[in-house]
Amino acid sequence: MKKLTFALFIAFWASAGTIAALAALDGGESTEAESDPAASEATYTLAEVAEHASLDDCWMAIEGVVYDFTDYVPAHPTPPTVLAPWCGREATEGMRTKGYGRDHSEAAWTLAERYRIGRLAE
Ligand code: HEM
Repeated sequence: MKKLTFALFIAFWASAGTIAALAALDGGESTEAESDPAASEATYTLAEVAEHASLDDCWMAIEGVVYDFTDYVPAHPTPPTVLAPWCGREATEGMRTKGYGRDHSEAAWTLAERYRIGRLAE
């Protein structure tokens, strides 16, 4: 009887230990992802951004964030030639001035977030 009690004792703690270890592993992963989403975001150099410098493949770096605006280009409310010079470049000036000294609206900045693909490498 003592042997059985001892075996049950070991079995209980072995499974409790396994469950605790699995919970710790699980929790570890999700808190990392939730507390620091930037850690998993891609980074690109300006040289990489520069490889996408045409209207049918148009990336821009704006205030440290990299965007792929290829799908947005045809929807922009100007002829595409207005965007063309900024594809493949650091385009903060274009976004902040529209080429004539006026910042884009809040709505435009919010829209841009949809096209975010990563951050500019430091
Ligand atoms: C970086 C180069 C860009 C330049 C030079 C530029 C320039 C312009 C110009 C000239 C206008 C029309 C005139 C006006 O509304 O004041 C305009 C309007 C607009 N653009 Fe751009 N644009 C650029 C990038 C973008 C991007 C990346 C987005 C969004 C993804 C965007 C969204 C809009 C929107 C929504 C409008 C309507 C007016 C507003 O909300 O401010 N533009 N842009």
